[in-house]
Amino acid sequence: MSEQFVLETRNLVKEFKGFVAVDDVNLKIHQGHIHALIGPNGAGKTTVFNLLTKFLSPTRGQILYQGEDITSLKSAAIARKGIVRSFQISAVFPHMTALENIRVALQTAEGTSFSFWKSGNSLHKLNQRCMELLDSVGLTEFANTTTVELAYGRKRALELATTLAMEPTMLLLDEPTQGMGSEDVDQVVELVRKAAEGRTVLMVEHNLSVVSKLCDRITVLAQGAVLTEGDYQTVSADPRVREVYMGSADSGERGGSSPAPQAEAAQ
Ligand SMILES: Nc1ncnc2c1ncn2[C@@H]1O[C@H](COP(=O)(O)OP(=O)(O)OP(=O)(O)O)[C@@H](O)[C@H]1O
Repeated sequence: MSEQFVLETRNLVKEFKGFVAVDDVNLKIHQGHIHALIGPNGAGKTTVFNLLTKFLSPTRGQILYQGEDITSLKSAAIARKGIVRSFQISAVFPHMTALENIRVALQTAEGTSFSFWKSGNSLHKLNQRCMELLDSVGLTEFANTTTVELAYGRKRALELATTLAMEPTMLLLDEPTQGMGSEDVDQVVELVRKAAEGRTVLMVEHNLSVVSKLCDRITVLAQGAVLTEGDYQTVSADPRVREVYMGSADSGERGGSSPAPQAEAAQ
């Protein structure tokens, strides 16, 4: 039954001029899970994300959110439903302070009219919420720092806070640790863990050590189709998964991103 899944795709297909980028994908995401979508380059992960957020329309198939068919909704309506994507596209203004960026995000999330700003009480509430959001990503002391001066990892944290301003019930994270050094990666793992409290997360992530630490369930895509699904132990022990990674340019390239032996999973 679909009710037990917060997000479900049924026979989802995306073709680009006859090329099948997403091939009959049935995803079932449990409420409250951190679910990873992994697979070698070109497997179709980004296309699936684009279909879920309606940056692209599916050629065939259905997308259900909390049991409701949302296949025909536009991206703004999807966001209003609480499905919000972060990280891939930088959503912060470099010459604003961290606090100002959060304020803009909150204002956008509220669809705030001008009159909202005129009320002193509303302004106070807005600032309070800004500080809560900054605090939730460990940026309280950087509230008045111009974004361009923030270290890379902190910029990503700020991006996440602007996403959380949308009050997502389902957070889609596109490669949250991309381009990061190991200290930043550890911070992002903690950040995602915290952001996932009380919500569902679907993430594309190449760093399988991150996946092993964070994710309840993993779907492996290869050539647009679901190869296998399960917890990290199961998926990393699957010889077919190793095979698709070994046959791709991905193997071992991105900070230990090839499917690790089970020993690594235990760490
Ligand atoms: N707009 C498009 N037009 C034509 N082909 C596309 C388009 N977008 C994606 N593709 C193709 O669809 C396939 C899946 O691409 P996608 O970007 O979804 O893979 P991915 O798993 O996210 O890869 P990566 O890990 O490299 O980001 C690729 O072969 C890609 O070239």
